[in-house]
Amino acid sequence: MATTLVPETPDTPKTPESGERAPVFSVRDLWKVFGPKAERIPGSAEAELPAGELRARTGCTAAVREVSFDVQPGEVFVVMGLSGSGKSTLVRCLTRLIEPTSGTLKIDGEDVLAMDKARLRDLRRHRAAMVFQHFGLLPHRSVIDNVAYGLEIQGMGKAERRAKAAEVVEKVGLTGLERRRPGQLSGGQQQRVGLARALAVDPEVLLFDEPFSALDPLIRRDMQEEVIRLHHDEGRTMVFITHDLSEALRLGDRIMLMRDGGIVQLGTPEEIVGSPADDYVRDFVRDVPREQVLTVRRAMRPATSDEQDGGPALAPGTTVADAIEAVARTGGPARVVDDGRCLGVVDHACLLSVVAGLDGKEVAAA
Ligand SMILES: Nc1ncnc2c1ncn2[C@@H]1O[C@H](COP(=O)(O)OP(=O)(O)OP(=O)(O)O)[C@@H](O)[C@H]1O
Repeated sequence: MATTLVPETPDTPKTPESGERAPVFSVRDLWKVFGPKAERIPGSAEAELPAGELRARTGCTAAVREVSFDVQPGEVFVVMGLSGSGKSTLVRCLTRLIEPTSGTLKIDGEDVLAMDKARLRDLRRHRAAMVFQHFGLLPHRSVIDNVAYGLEIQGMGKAERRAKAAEVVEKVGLTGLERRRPGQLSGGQQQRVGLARALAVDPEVLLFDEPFSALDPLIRRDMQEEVIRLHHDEGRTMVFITHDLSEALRLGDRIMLMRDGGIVQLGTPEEIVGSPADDYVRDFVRDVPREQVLTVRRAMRPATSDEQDGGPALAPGTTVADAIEAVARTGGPARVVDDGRCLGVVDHACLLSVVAGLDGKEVAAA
């Protein structure tokens, strides 16, 4: 099959103001409403109704409600929320597998909603590859041919695509299984094939829709490690849907928490756990071991002049759990040092207050 020729997108698009790379995805006021005359819902008074009432009055479901965010190059952007909160709909809107009802949507500054069919096909085949929960593998094809499938669709010749697929098979730890069919693999191995198939087309961004939720916990952990390793090695941008908070905290550079189609909070794991936006988020993160997510940057207090130069030094990104170990070992405060500069110190009291969920002011007042 021949590929469609399309204009090349520059590797490093620039924003005019800053000279920095533009966001990979830039989403503004995006709505997806399912149901009759869906386009009249966004911005209307009915849009404010609770989901049940909206459905009863109009027959419509607002799966995504006025959502705005950017995905930055090289970040792992996690979309988290309970079942039905709109995660899958939102991520499918990014490549128009589901057509948004209103709003704006750009990839590398290019208007996705203005793309014609050929350009959209190019977006899905080359630029944004999706990894699904149900691996979507072709049962009668071998591992290597499943991995090469996306390249075949792109029109790449057999020898070339097999060579490329073999490289990726090795990268995801499937060497030796190339000739097997999907039915002869474990769930974890099948998901590796799904991941390899997405990676083979060398996409700018990988979109994961709950890829590991069907896997048992140990294999799931393995696959999470694999994603972290791939991300470290290649710095590829990833959008990752999950309803599992520990998975979100482990993988995400930033987490967007959704409820009823809207964003409840968007921030780093430390921001979400340390400064929940409302009671809903507070409840969501209640059982998270705070010391494993929060860092000394949050726990530290100003150093006195005697403390500036002595004691162990910790990087600002050190978790409170690791700092507790350092402080327990020496018995005294540890310094938080960035680029040779002492930003503050952590001692028993400030580390404990973070674990207890009290911030510095409350401790000082007590
Ligand atoms: N094709 C559709 N027609 C009507 N309603 C839909 C359709 N697809 C999804 N919905 C509704 O939109 C809302 C969001 O669904 P979505 O699948 O995006 O949620 P989710 O957070 O991904 O859930 P899960 O974790 O269970 O996959 C739900 O209320 C769902 O019933």
